[in-house]
Amino acid sequence: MSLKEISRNKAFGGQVIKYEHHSNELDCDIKFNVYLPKEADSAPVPAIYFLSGLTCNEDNFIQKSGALVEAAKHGIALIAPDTSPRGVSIQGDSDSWDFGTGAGFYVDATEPSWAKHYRMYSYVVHELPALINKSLPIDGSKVSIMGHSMGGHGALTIFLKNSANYQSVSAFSPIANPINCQWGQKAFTGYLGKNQETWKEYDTVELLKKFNGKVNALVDVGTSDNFLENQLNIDTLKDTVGSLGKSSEWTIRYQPGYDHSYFFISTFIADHIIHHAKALKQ
Ligand SMILES: N[C@@H](CCC(=O)N[C@@H](CS)C(=O)NCC(=O)O)C(=O)O
Repeated sequence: MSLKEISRNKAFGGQVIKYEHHSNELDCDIKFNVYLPKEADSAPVPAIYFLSGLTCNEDNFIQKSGALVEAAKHGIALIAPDTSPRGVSIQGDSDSWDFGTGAGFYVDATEPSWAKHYRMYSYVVHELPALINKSLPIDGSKVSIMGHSMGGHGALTIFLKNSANYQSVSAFSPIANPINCQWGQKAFTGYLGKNQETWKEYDTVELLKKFNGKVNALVDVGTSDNFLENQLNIDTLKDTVGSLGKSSEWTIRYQPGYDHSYFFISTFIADHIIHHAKALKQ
């Protein structure tokens, strides 16, 4: 497993580098972007993984979120993976924008047509960090995770299932209770099958109910987000956090008038990077 450099651009004193590599988990070639701040020239730096939403690839966050300047201020690396396997040609993978290509949902599929390639959970949790930690100047003991929409779901569930691996978590407009919304039900039926018990392993609200550790989470969502009412279930997350007596561990903010776009993300990205920087610098 080795990294092939595709492009490199200087930004805010550091470097944005796009790499391609063969993934054993996804059984295909896949790309990711990394932002290395200038501090990485002399010593390993902490890192934040950002998981993107439906229809995105490794570029959306790096190009549109405004995160680079904030990461540069704090000397933190950013890692932006793709959102699904690419070029694997499974029947039905390009029929809709919310399933298949660009919509891996950060699960390990068990349904026969998808199980060979759609393993974004294991890719993000195991394979990619192992590759990055041995190849790049990243301090693998100082890592946090964040994401948007489908990627917010990915960040929260991955944190709750592997809290020893991450110092902190945050999300923009996460799909917080996918088993109870149309996006999640469609994806989980397709990737995991009809047994809804297996879906709960990838549902933030369900995982939270049995989570014993401490969370340090920041969640932002816009009140004018088209998906707030039917897909995101942020109220359910907030109610669950409250009923579990965990409100002190979660900052959940409804931002008036903001929508689901990267304009919203770029408005609040500085707060999220500061949230992670505090945890990573401890
Ligand atoms: N294609 C969908 C919207 C998909 C969408 O909003 N994707 C979000 C993530 S869930 C995104 O980040 N899109 C890419 C971008 O804005 O750069 C629609 O037309 O309703």
